[in-house]
Amino acid sequence: MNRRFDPSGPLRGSLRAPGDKSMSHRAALFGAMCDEPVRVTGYLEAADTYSTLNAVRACGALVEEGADRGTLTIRGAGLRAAAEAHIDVGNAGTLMRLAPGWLAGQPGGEWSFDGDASIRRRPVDRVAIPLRQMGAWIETTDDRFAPFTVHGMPLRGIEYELPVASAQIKSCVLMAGLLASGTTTVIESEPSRDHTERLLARAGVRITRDGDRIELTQHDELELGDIHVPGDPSSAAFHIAAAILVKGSRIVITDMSANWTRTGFVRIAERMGAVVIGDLEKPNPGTIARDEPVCEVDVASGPLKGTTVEPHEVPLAIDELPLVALLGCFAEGETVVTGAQELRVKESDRIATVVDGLRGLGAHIEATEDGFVVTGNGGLRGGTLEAHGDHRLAMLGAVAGLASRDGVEVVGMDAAAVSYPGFESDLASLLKPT
Ligand SMILES: O=C(O)C1=C[C@@H](OP(=O)(O)O)[C@@H](O)[C@H](O)C1
Ligand SMILES: C=C(OP(=O)(O)O)C(=O)O
Repeated sequence: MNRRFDPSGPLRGSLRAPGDKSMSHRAALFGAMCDEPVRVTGYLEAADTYSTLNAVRACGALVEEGADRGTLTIRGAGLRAAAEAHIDVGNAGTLMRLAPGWLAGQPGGEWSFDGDASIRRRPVDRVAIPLRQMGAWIETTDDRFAPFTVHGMPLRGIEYELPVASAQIKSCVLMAGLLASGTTTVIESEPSRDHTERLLARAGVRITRDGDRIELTQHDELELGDIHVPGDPSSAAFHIAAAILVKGSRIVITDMSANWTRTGFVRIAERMGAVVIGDLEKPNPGTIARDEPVCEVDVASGPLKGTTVEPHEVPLAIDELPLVALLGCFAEGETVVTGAQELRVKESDRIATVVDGLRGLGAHIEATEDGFVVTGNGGLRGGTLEAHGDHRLAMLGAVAGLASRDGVEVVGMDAAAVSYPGFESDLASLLKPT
């Protein structure tokens, strides 16, 4: 499906972005690991998180969708009692990397995993390696890809230093640690999103953080009660970027996650000169919070200057880096992103697709091995941008179109439904004269 996004007038008004995708995946998985019912509000209704609901149903959980949007009751399968199943993860890397952590420690069970063409290109050895060290039996395709099979085995705790700053690997090892004998320790050299740690702490697990070491011990039963999923800062970031770039804009995003590990994009944009006002969480090293903070952010358009994004900032803004490249096109001077080689193994190779996509619209942008360098040249001309089946690319093209001189035709706009099916109508609501 192709869609055209013409240069627009100012964005005005307020909206709540859809439920956070990372937290929704976790609400479904951890809900399914509980014995008592878990009521979820704000759940993301999108392709990726429907895949997770189907996965937990296949593993024996009962999921009842309430009358209000995003409201669910999950009646779990229990921590050790998942039914054997084939799990179709669709396009969802998070589901593919987290679910094996729950299942690998359930002896006697067998779970097969597969997904779409994009998922078959994304590595799973990153979770299979630590799980095997814990005693798991996992058969992968070509040693590192889906389709793959998890055979449940008794596990033992390990100390694992993450080779890449990835919340998915961290979460998988911690989830496996719940069923493993002894202590499981994950060492992360750079902080990444911490929703798993927060949920585990809330569920009564003895989990601690000491500097970059996160430790937990085997656990019998998770108890979660109610979970509210706030709006997704990664989805909100598209509207925030549009409001920063289109002159005269002023928007408010309500009920957005203020979690420090998720708001790196706002901090980068502010450093570039953007005005984004909100009560964002401050870093809190050494402790694991139980709750997920929520905020309202108020965004106005304004001039930008280039910046350098350092490797330690990358995990805190990983899915928003395509938008940093877009802001860079409108900024004075150079915008450089370093230490972001992980972008190459997302839904598309996001270094290649962002660089080719924006260059086709008139950007001065060069790919590097681990990021890109953009030289601002007064904005973008416009043209055609191919989404390559990647939801973030499709939405990037839309925002680029509004801020461009001649408009942008996005090829494959339907990809947005992976994380944000209502994206076009939400954007349109901000473009109505108020
Ligand atoms: O844990 C998560 O929910 C996610 C972690 C990130 O991936 P990595 O852990 O591979 O960096 C991110 O890109 C993805 O959209 C969601
Ligand atoms: C990389 C992403 O998600 P996942 O890894 O879950 O497919 C994303 O949403 O940008």
